[in-house]
Amino acid sequence: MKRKLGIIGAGAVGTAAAHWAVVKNVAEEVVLVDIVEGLARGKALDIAQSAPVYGFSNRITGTEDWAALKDADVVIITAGRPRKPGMSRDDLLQVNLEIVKSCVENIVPHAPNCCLIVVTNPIDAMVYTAFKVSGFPRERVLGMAGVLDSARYRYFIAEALGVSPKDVQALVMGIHGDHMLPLIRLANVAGIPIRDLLPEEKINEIVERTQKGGAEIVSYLKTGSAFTTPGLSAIEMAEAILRDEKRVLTCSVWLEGEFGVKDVFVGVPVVLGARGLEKVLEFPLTPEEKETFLLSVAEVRKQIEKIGL
Ligand SMILES: NC(=O)c1ccc[n+]([C@@H]2O[C@H](COP(=O)([O-])OP(=O)(O)OC[C@H]3O[C@@H](n4cnc5c(N)ncnc54)[C@H](O)[C@@H]3O)[C@@H](O)[C@H]2O)c1
Ligand SMILES: O=C(O)C[C@H](O)C(=O)O
Repeated sequence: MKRKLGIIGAGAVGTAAAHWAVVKNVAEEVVLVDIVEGLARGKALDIAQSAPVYGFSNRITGTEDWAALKDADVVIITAGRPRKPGMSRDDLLQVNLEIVKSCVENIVPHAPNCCLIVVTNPIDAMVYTAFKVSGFPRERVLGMAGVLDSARYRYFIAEALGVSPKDVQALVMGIHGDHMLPLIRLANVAGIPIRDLLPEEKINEIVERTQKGGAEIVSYLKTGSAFTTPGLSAIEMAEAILRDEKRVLTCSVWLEGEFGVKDVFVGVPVVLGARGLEKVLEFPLTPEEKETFLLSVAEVRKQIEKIGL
């Protein structure tokens, strides 16, 4: 099967995603698109020239021509402004709304059957925009944030315990914002609950650091936000779809009653396969978890109201 991946935005996240895509061999063809003349071509050429050194044979090209996305199986949208210190992700809503709208309008005629993975912030509102503008079914419109937030949570737990991050399993649900829900009850190290391994105080510190994980990096970078793990996280989702892996990953999806919530995009664990969203993995939340999850949902609803689509 020919597997074609489109990546929109040849900035920090889009370039990282393109790099991970060829290194992980998730697609036979990767097309990077940006509106800035020459930018995607230059970035793609640079990545392509690493092929003989690293040893891959996938095709990667960059262009300003949307037609190059013809029949792409998956398209990742990273186009849009990143935040700077002192800004919230919400501050990007108006400017990125127009960008995401125009990207989706340009993608759909060329790749009408693709799965869209939206990365642009504020993510839960931007994936809603892509859903409305594309008219695609909910199975083919997904937002990336949970993979990144869960990776941060797992990394901080591993760091606190001095164990390999590979052995830490944990998930973060909800909005990609301050009210995200890093689940403490289900976080474990090789099956051992973290509550049996770490004091409550340390766990609370890790939870808070995870919730503010994006801002911590913005405060160091000054002119932009995280890109390496965000790029990889988007590729993890694309790979699950392109290879029909049935991975269980937390993604922002349109809920239709799952977790007692409907008509909103928010992060929940789902099964990702060839059809995109194949199933929402619903499980009972404790009353406290539910309370935070509903706060998340309320925050996303506020963002969606501002969009007016
Ligand atoms: N969901 C997440 O977890 C997550 C993580 C990291 C970054 N982000 C978001 O991803 C977005 C991109 O971040 P970045 O650091 O790559 O920014 P960046 O400024 O480095 O790159 C953005 C790119 O988008 C391009 N672009 C703008 N309008 C476009 C259009 N209409 N069509 C095609 N390309 C267009 C720009 O030319 C630029 O190259 C930001 O909104 C950021 O907040 C989200
Ligand atoms: O924090 C940001 O603005 C970028 C991204 O959402 C992140 O969490 O790294």
